[in-house]
Amino acid sequence: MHRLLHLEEAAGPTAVSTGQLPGAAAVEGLVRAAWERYAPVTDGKVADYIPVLAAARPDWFGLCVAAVDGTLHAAGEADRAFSIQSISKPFVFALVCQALGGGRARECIGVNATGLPFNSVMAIELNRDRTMNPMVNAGAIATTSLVPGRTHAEKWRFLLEGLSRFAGRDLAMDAAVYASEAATNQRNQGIARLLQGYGRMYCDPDEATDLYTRQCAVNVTARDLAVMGATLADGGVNPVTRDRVLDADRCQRVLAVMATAGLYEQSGDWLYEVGLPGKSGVAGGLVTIAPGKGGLGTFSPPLDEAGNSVRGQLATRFLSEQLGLNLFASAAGPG
Ligand SMILES: NC(=O)CC[C@H](N)C(=O)O
Repeated sequence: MHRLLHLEEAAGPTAVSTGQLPGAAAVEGLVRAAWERYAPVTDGKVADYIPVLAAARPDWFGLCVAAVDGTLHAAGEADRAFSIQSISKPFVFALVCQALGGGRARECIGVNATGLPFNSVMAIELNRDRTMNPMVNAGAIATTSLVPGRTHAEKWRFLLEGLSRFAGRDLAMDAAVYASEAATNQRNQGIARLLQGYGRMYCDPDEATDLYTRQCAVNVTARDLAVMGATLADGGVNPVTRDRVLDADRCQRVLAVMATAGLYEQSGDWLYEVGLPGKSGVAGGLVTIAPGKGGLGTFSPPLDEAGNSVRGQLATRFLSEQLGLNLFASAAGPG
């Protein structure tokens, strides 16, 4: 299988992970360099299984790095709105862990990798946990079924307010994306029913699928993703608003499930090359967390076969190397 991250040579010497990001001018220059380096890439294919997503332009490309001190560095179309899609998964898992406790969330969902595509039914059949991991559809729909609230409206408010606190601004759902996916998400409806049959669905399966489809249709920008990622990097405190969205001990669990399955069946390749927890979405977004340092948000719609943004992965790998973010690089020692 074509492995995206092997497409080109590594960008250069890997900087060694240190306590913080380099100075603002250096980060600014590297974010611009990443944009210039990967803007000409034309590999990948825009998602079309959700019909409205097919209208995205392949040349859209935006990047943003948010440091834990709240400094932001952006390049290209960092303010273009797109639907968050699967990048909602870690943040909704975080909100559910905050409401129920990480232990209970783990019991109800599971935290192991499936090694299979994000919407795999085989993964449910083959594994005793069924739901497996909150980063794939089965685990994500089960996670959404745990959202507290007496009514659908209360649950939706919990989701939208929680995602907005991570971003530090009021987010809104894209009604056209929601309608397009709601009309074509029979597979996710099936997954929710299958989980119900296995006792791994914690509210009505149609309600859970509808709420999940709504959370995936929330609009964000690359800049929002960087701030949301920086909130996880900062132990649960949004570095721009200083709002504590999540307790630090829950934050570390969210990063663990992202590292395990954030890029689906290519999570191993990703961790091997980039060395950071990340999460992709089919609209072309990608969020990556450098714990204690900051968040990276990228947007570029063309995807590889696993549904991960091609330019997003390349630009993030470049920045991980150049900024010395790889969590495992410190094992090599300085110099
Ligand atoms: N990988 C993704 O971003 C998938 C999200 C999409 N809403 C789905 O469930 O199919």
